[in-house]
Amino acid sequence: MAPIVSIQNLTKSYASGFQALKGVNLDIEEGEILALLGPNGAGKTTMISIICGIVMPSGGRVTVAGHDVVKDFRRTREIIGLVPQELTLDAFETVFNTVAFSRGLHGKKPDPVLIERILRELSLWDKKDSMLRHLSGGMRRRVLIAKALSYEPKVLFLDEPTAGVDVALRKDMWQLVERLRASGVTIILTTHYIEEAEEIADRIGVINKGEILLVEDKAALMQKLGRKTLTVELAEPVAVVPEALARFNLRIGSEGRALIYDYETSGERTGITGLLSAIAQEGFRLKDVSTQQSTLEDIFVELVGEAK
Ligand SMILES: Nc1ncnc2c1ncn2[C@@H]1O[C@H](COP(=O)(O)OP(=O)(O)OP(=O)(O)O)[C@@H](O)[C@H]1O
Repeated sequence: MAPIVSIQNLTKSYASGFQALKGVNLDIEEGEILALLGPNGAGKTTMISIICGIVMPSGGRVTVAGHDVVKDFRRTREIIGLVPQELTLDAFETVFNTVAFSRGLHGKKPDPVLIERILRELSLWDKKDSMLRHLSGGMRRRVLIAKALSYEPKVLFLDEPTAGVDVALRKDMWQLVERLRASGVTIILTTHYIEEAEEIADRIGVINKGEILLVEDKAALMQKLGRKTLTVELAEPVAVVPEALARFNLRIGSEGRALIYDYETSGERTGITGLLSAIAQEGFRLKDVSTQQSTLEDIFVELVGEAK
């Protein structure tokens, strides 16, 4: 199946001369949830803004459902929904009108039943007649989401949807994402919360300094880059790793009271059995043994660190 979003060799240099995107290639499949992780300034918002037709690319091409986002921007805008980071809302309009108007702006026929459903889902129904300027920051964020959903986009971009929101909104948001996914909507979200990506995404892309470092199936990524460490706590401290254990590349931790062994979870053989028997042969007395699995956060920090 052709990807719903296809990004080919996308570059962006701002007027200042700053190159925010340096040749990004990425295909997004219909119905998937893709989380884009990257440090501040990596180029996430720039990329999303180009796909959504808000920022002009300097080079390369993006298609959405086969339509070019520059040449056919009217078509692609009908397909795409965007929940932006910043709040740009008309302070003197009511919640209901703002959301209903957003649907009209995208060329869709009025559908008050749908608008009611969206507002109820986002706990905004009792605020439907309130003016936006009377809403709290969290409520306004809910309105931004309702606006994007009002015209039933096939592809939804969420730019840091849960940055600075409370627990209730975060919960509602993920429920909504699940519901949208079930109805076949493709969702691309950027986040700084790695555990969030770990929880809900099908694939994870890592972007840094305008380049995609990798895009992987989440499970495969964890499997491929996931490492484990085995910590062997010793009854008496050691100063150096004995020669007989050199092949395990051990580190010494806890001021000599622990031997630390790193191993790949994807490897066929972990080497643990050999290590433990070699340690026993050296006559060490053990206090405890424990293992730690690297998290997506460790993987991310390592990747971004390597690219510096
Ligand atoms: N209009 C602009 N003119 C010049 N530089 C810009 C402009 N917009 C963004 N940049 C720069 O481009 C880089 C990428 O910004 P972008 O907002 O895409 O990053 P981001 O990954 O979304 O970051 P964050 O996580 O902080 O939102 C940054 O260094 C930013 O300063």
